[in-house]
Order: sequence, then C-alpha cells, then structure tokens
Amino acid sequence: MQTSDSPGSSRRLLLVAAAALFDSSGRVLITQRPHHKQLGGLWEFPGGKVELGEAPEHALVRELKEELDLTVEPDALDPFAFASHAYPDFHLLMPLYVVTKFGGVMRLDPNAAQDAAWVKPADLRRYEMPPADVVLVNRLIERNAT
Ligand SMILES: Nc1nc2c([nH]c(=O)n2[C@H]2C[C@H](O)[C@@H](COP(=O)(O)OP(=O)(O)OP(=O)(O)O)O2)c(=O)[nH]1
Repeated sequence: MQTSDSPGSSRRLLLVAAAALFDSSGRVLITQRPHHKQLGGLWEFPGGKVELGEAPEHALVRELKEELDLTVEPDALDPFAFASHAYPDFHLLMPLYVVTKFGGVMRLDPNAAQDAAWVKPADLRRYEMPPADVVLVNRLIERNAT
C-alpha cells in the first residue's frame, strides 16, 4: 500500500469528505460503488468530493442528502480520523466524520451507490474497500473495542 508521494510528485490533491454513520445498534453504514466507476464494486464510506470554496462539512451534508437522502446537521459531524493515500492519478485526502444523529429514510442514488450495508465495525474487513480506507477501518475497530 502506498500512502505517500515521492518528493516533487505532481499528483493532484483530491479532497473527499466521508461519514461513518452509526445506527442505534452500533453498526456503521457502507455503500457499494457502482461497477462502472473507478474502484467499482468496492465498499466505501458514503461521502464525496469537496467542491472549490466549499467546507468539507457542508460537502458531506450535501453528499449524504444527494446520495442517500439522509439529513444531517453540520454540527452532528464529529471529526474522527483521516486517510491520506496516493492513488496512481491523484492523492486522496479524506477526513472521516462519525455521525450518530441523522434523519430521513435512506434511498440510494444508483449513480452513487448500488447497494448499502449496516455492518458491525468488527466485521468491516469482510467487505472489500479501497486501499485508502484500511487505516479508517482499523481506527473504527479500535474505537469500538475501547
Ligand atoms: N466517498 C468515498 N470515496 C472514497 C472512499 N475511499 C476512497 O478511496 N474513495 C475515493 C473514490 C473516489 O476516487 C473518491 C470519491 O469521489 P466521489 O465518490 O465523489 O466520486 P466518484 O468517483 O464516485 O465520481 P463522481 O461521479 O462523483 O465524479 O474517493 C470512501 O470510503 N468513501
């Protein structure tokens, strides 16, 4: 796994905000990327790209509404951990926020996710996720164990 670029690398930096949404049973939501996309078929934490001039928290609130039809207040986002990972064509910087308060009935946007699963943190490693997510999964498992 490559987590850092070589000095002077010209990979563009991509900022993505993601959520670890927890239900009242302590399960976390992961969604499956559509097959036709980059990293297609892999499971991920819901979220998406932060647009120019946008705060990460607002981007995440927007993405959760667009992709899942869930409503989250920006102050319900608890900064938890981040991933910093060099993909071949970009460097991903991805803050992960823990969310325990949200409203609405989940409805997937098929362009963003083809499936969703509520998973106990200890079971997350059963799902194939992008390489950037490994550190985040490890942190969530630790969080749950303490
Ligand atoms: N949302 C999310 N993205 C992740 C995770 N792990 C990971 O490597 N990524 C990558 C996949 C994408 O390259 C990028 C997220 O961008 P995105 O979901 O907004 O974009 P996309 O590739 O679906 O394409 P687009 O249609 O939105 O342009 O971050 C993760 O856990 N959650």
